[in-house]
Amino acid sequence: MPHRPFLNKDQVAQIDQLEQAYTSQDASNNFACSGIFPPHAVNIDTSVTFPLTQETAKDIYNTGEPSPFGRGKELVDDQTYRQAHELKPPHFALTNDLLSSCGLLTLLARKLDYEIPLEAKINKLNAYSEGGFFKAHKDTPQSRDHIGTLMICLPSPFTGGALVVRQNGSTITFDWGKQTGDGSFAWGFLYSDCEHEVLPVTSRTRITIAYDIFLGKNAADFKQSTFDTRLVPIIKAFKEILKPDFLPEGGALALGLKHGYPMMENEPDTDLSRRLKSSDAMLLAAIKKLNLRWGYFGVYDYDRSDYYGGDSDEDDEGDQDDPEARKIDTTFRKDIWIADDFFAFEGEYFGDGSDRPMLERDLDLIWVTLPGSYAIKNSYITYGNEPSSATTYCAVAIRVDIPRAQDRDRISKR
Ligand SMILES: O=C(O)CCC(=O)C(=O)O
Ligand SMILES: [Fe+2]
Repeated sequence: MPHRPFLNKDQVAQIDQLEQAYTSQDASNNFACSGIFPPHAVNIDTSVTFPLTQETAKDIYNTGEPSPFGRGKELVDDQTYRQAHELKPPHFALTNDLLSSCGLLTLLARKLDYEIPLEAKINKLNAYSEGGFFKAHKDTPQSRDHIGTLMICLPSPFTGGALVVRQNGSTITFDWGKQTGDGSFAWGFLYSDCEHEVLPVTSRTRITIAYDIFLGKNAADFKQSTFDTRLVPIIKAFKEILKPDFLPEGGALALGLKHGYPMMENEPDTDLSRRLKSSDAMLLAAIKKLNLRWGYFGVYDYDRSDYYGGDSDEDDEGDQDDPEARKIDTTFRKDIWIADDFFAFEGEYFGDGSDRPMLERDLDLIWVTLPGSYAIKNSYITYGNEPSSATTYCAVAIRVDIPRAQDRDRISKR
């Protein structure tokens, strides 16, 4: 019962190199970015003057209500998790469109490498007084096209309250208290599958406006028109594994995407590629350039304990932790998981039943080899709450078909 063809050490190293080639695209910490607009760059005409005085900021705080946050399907008010007030439309409105007045959406699309316009929907105004905070969380995806959250920090003097964003072991901190005291507007964007938190405000009042950022509707027009030189190392790494001695009989390789993606329950998604973020988009662009056949599937774990060899409380038929498989599979490492029944849907559906666990993330690399067998490296698959509302983030893998050795000429000549 081999779960997959045994890869030798060199082949594992080649795969690691490929992984390295595309994940290094994220080394620039593309998951979050920020900037500042000096007061004159934001062309709004309001009855309030910026920077806000402490009195005005406090007034805004007092007008708001304690903010609940999404936990599972529910909104809960838990002061140990979040101490802040919020105002949601229609309880507040901006007389002018802050975003278009400074061209931020255009700038953001360019910075994130989207060749399609982005759209913003105002979500709420957050106000934190001294001692206010918001512990680590992820924002609930509002739809499949929801890619991130944009925060604008209104100019007002405050200290503390840094927004800390984490993704795949990297951290980015936005400390706007230091930047907005002179009347400047600070902004920060994060992919909404990133964990983030607001550290306690140490003095005065911090006010942010949160927007949900979506891919624009004409996203289908997206074309990878120019050759991006960042693809070179990824294509090179692919060509190494396309040499004849790697899976000579052909097979499939599945690469876990680095970012999480909202998946609608029980609703086909035919076009994941336009939604890919950062290094994930690079990976697919390289696969397309090489003219390899590809597909994708979402992954979640039915019974995590199996994979750690622990006791299973249900569905105990899995042989994922088969000691025999470990023994004979020389490439087995602690961080490679092997599974036969690991995936939930292939290209189309998320979920197939009512009581499924939620996959938070995050698989780094998967080999899909023989039909029905999977090995997963560096997977962190957690049970969370039931997917909140209609959507959840899902770990997704791109499946790349590796042709038989004799059929690879058409690829390597490219
Ligand atoms: O106020 C901030 O900077 C972050 C707020 C936030 O994370 C949220 O509203 O989900
Ligand atoms: Fe958030």
